[in-house]
Amino acid sequence: MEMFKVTKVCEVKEIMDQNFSSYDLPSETIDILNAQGRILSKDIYALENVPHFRRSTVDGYAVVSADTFGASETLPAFINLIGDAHMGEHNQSHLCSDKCMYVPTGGMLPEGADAVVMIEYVEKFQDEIAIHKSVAPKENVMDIGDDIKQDQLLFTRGTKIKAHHLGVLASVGITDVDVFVKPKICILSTGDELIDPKEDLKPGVIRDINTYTLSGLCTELGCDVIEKKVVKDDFNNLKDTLKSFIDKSDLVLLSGGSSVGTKDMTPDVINALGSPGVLIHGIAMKPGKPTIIAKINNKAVLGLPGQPASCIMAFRVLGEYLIKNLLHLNTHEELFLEGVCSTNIHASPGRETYQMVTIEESSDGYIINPVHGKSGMITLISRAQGYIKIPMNKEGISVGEKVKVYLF
Ligand SMILES: Nc1nc2c(c(=O)[nH]1)N[C@H]1C(S)=C(S)[C@@H](COP(=O)(O)OP(=O)(O)OC[C@H]3O[C@@H](n4cnc5c(N)ncnc54)[C@H](O)[C@@H]3O)O[C@H]1N2
Ligand code: MOO
Repeated sequence: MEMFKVTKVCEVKEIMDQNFSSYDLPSETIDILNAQGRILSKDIYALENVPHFRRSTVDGYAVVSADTFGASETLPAFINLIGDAHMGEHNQSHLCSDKCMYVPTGGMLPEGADAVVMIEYVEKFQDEIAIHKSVAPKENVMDIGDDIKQDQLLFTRGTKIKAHHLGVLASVGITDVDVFVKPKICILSTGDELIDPKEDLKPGVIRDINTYTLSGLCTELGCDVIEKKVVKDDFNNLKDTLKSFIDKSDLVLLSGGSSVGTKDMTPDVINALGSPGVLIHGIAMKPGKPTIIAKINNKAVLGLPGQPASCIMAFRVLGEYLIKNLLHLNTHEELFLEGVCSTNIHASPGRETYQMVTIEESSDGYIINPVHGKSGMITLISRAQGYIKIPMNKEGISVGEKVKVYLF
């Protein structure tokens, strides 16, 4: 029987880069209110300054700062009050030395003022105020363009839009953005034993898990799952479904039939559909060793292991990377936290090991506990809060060792 020649995870990523990073996803223009989680397809520049007039950052009195120098509790500076600034109104007043104006937080400073004294340090009389604390030039003032400068590059192509990005765009009056169209994904799971979760159970069959978890993972990444299907282990049936899925989507996820069993025909089905076909079959990772990376008609096909936990982990490590490539995402950031292992953890030599863990908070920091179970158990993942990566040249992790936990 043919055994796998495995490729290192870092080499697999390089091969994916070479084959799929120039994949051409179309772009569309959408309202920013619908843009959260989408990926920018063009750089965005500021069209104006923020703020575009000088604003006070406190409730207080706009002054010429030099007038306040030396002011103290015992020796206040007395300054004439010329009036109030109002929110939302163009302040057309002009201040000169020994004059001040009341300005609320965010209000427009009069010309000539260069600082604001907080109301707490002021005693107000009829037409003048006594200032008990000096202010430095620019104190409590937000200058024109302090937040954002006109023509400044705000976000680059490939940025994933989060809530704070929406705020920046709104602040400069940009209400439409160009984003990549969500990648269309088809999900195919193969196995004679698989039934739909709605069907009745009988001995020998199991409910399909993987098309559900994969749909969820793709949706979380901002993809559009346009179809999912379970098919029997029949060469022609599998080939026809795979072909129609490749034709209508940007990426096909396939699970099952990737190992070396008599009915594991996924690699042959892929190769029957065109060249180059299977690029990689067998990856130095655990779980996920039988994973397949393929290319047909310029489209990516990712063949994931059938075991539910392996399927999720292989997707997280390779599927996510591939989708981020298709989307031209400019970061491959992964959220992690650091903690200390509560026990020894064994690894599989020659394979990068992904160990599921739970995280416990303690007064000394986070304690990391391994979650044990078989790759066929979906709860191996659902009981875990994240995973640690053990490099292929390391035999394991020792109790007390510091580790990075990548969060689910
Ligand atoms: N002789 C060997 N046997 C196996 C090897 C090996 O190297 N030599 N590798 C093992 C590893 S590692 C994995 S992982 C699995 C991968 O198997 P396949 O990708 O070929 O998947 P299947 O055989 O089709 O299924 C495996 C397992 O998963 C269940 N399954 C499949 N699809 C689903 C689904 N949609 N929902 C829930 N469960 C699913 C299936 O019933 C099987 O129990 O191979 C090992 N064997
Ligand atoms: O490598 Mo498998 O994917 O052990 O479960």
